[in-house]
Amino acid sequence: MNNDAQVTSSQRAVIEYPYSPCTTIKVIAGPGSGKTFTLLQKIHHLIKHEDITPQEILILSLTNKAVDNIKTKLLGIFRSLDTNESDGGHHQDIVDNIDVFTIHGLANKLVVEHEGIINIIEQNGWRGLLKLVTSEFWGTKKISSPTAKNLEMLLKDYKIKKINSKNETFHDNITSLTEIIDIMETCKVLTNDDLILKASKYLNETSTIESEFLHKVKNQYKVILIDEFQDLYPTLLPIIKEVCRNKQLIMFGDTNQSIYGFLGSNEEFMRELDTIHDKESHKTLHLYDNFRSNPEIIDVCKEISSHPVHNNERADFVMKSNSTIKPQLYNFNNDIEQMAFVVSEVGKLMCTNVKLSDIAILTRTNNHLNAIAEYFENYQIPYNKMVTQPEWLLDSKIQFLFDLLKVVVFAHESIESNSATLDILHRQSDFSVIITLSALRGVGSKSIQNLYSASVKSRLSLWDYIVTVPTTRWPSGISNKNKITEYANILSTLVTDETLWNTQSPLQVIQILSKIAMSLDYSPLKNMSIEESQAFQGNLEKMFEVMKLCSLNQPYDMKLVKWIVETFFENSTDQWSQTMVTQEDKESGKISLSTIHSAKGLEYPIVMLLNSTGDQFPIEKNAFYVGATRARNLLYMININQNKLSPWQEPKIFSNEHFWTYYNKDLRRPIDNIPKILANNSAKYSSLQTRFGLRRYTTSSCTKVLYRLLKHVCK
Ligand SMILES: Nc1ncnc2c1ncn2[C@@H]1O[C@H](COP(=O)(O)OP(=O)(O)OP(=O)(O)O)[C@@H](O)[C@H]1O
Repeated sequence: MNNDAQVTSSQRAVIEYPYSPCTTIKVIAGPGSGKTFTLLQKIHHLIKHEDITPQEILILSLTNKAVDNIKTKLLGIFRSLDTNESDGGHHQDIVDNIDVFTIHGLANKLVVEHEGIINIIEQNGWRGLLKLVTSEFWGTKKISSPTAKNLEMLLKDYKIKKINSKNETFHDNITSLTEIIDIMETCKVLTNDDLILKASKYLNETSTIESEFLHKVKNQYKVILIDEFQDLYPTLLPIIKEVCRNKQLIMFGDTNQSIYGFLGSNEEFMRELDTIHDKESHKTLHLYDNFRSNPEIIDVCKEISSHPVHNNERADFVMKSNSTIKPQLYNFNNDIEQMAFVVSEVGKLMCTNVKLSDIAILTRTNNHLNAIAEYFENYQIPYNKMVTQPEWLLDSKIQFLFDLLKVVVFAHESIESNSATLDILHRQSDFSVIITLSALRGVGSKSIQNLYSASVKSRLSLWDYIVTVPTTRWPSGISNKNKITEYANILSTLVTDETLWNTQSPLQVIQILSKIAMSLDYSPLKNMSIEESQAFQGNLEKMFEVMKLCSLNQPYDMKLVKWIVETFFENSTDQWSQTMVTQEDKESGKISLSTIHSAKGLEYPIVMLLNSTGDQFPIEKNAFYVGATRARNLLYMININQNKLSPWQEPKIFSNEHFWTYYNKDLRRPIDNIPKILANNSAKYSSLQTRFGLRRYTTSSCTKVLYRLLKHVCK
């Protein structure tokens, strides 16, 4: 952030727009106009000049990345604007008291406050539930090899139909689906949509006794700020409406950057949201400037996406000067050639004193991103892959270990509760039992379906049924009974195991769980290749780090294992956000790799927008617009399949003194040595080419050479 930045007149109009309850301010502006910058300044203004306290402000966004970005920059804004306050700790206090959440994070906090531990369903969960649906049911749907995704979509449809049928009776003959919904409800397993609905319900209820956070959301917040409103979709409406009622709602966004259309219409969402406050209390403001991309990048955006990047209705709008270098357009016939070009170009840029961290490679899909990451990995090219959640948490083996722990903790709890009746707590372990059992070799879907139905009939939890009912009384159609009883016996020892219950050592918890998983003959842990086992070891270390964090914030009267089950996911995201921020500071020597979606709101001096060579579709208009406008100074468009543009490359880019002066000035770097750097860069690159035997970049064998070259210049 530019600390001596002067706010422009259009930014000032937003910042100084008066506070008043029950009003809506919509700020519409293009990329790089300073929406995030203005949002941060607005918060400072509210606290310093409008008598709003930090505790009365709530900032909402959609992604963890955007939340981290705001949290990190808030402190910078307070420090740069209140220079006469010598007490840095005071700024920290203010910022610590401002709540910044993702919308799902806010919903989660509200629901957990009322219901205790909940589980947000992930891939393993859907796979486990899939085992409960009979083949007859899939037959009626004409799906012969159902996937977890099929089940997820069917349930989503089913629930929407139910909601839309309002007061009519919903005739439901899909027994399997209602059963699955029952299991999910009993086991407190929620989809993200369920989470939003539940949180809205708590906000909507009128109760004389309100829990602490619910009270804060309903009565304490006075101003709600939402960043990137164009990404909000209809399912989020209930919670946003409830949260914003009677407050001042300030939203920032750019409808041209809307790239979540597949989740539903943003227009519909905005129309509905407009109804929460009277029409007369609405104000729409615009930001006119562009501080980020140079005019050459802006022109190409206009040409391809037909969206104007900035609004030049005002005479005093700010815009960068020409750089003299147009965005570069390249097409390659295969991915190897494409990657070889990328590496060679990065090499040339490095010889021109560009830092690796100046460069971002943005792709359209995760698959393409992973392929590039793998390529960089193989050639040890330093990169930092940006993801929206910790990837190690998606490792099904890690999830399995965590589910084992849940089975044990819930089973222990149900003994402690002394409840003979079939209550929620009693059945809470069902979901984890289904997931862990169904992951074991030889335990088929039919067995799980029959066992589960029998447990429901007997009014016992699935765990209690397996443990207490003799196998001779189990219904027919259960194969591999030995395996299931062995599972129950092995885990039963842990339910009362003093070592596990009294340990304060996260390492010991992991050791016990891993030993149990091995004795259960859980095959994914047994048949790993060297690479897989190295990756798993890395993930296990991350699991250990999070458990260590749990042990540090564990209340003195709570057992460690129980606390881990309750707070593991929350602690994982917190720890991940912190490491992401510190890593980014440290990793100035790495190229950023990201999908266009994950790069929203960020900016880089150089962007390479890359489409896979196998993909014949042009990059969608809005995705192109978002990706291209991440670039401040230099944009490469590689295989973007846009017929509107004919290939064009700037031959003299690496000797263009005007451009490199412009580039370094923009980044506030020294410019005196530029002529010297440019006089030597091509010689430096050529001598490296000769030294490493590099003749041309189009063959795969050359990439190894390029890599060595790159490594050399990175030193
Ligand atoms: N008044 C200003 N003076 C100088 N620099 C500014 C000013 N306002 C914003 N900037 C800078 O412009 C760049 C873009 O700002 P910001 O990220 O807030 O834009 P944005 O509108 O949120 O973009 P996007 O829609 O892409 O997220 C940042 O580097 C920011 O520090």
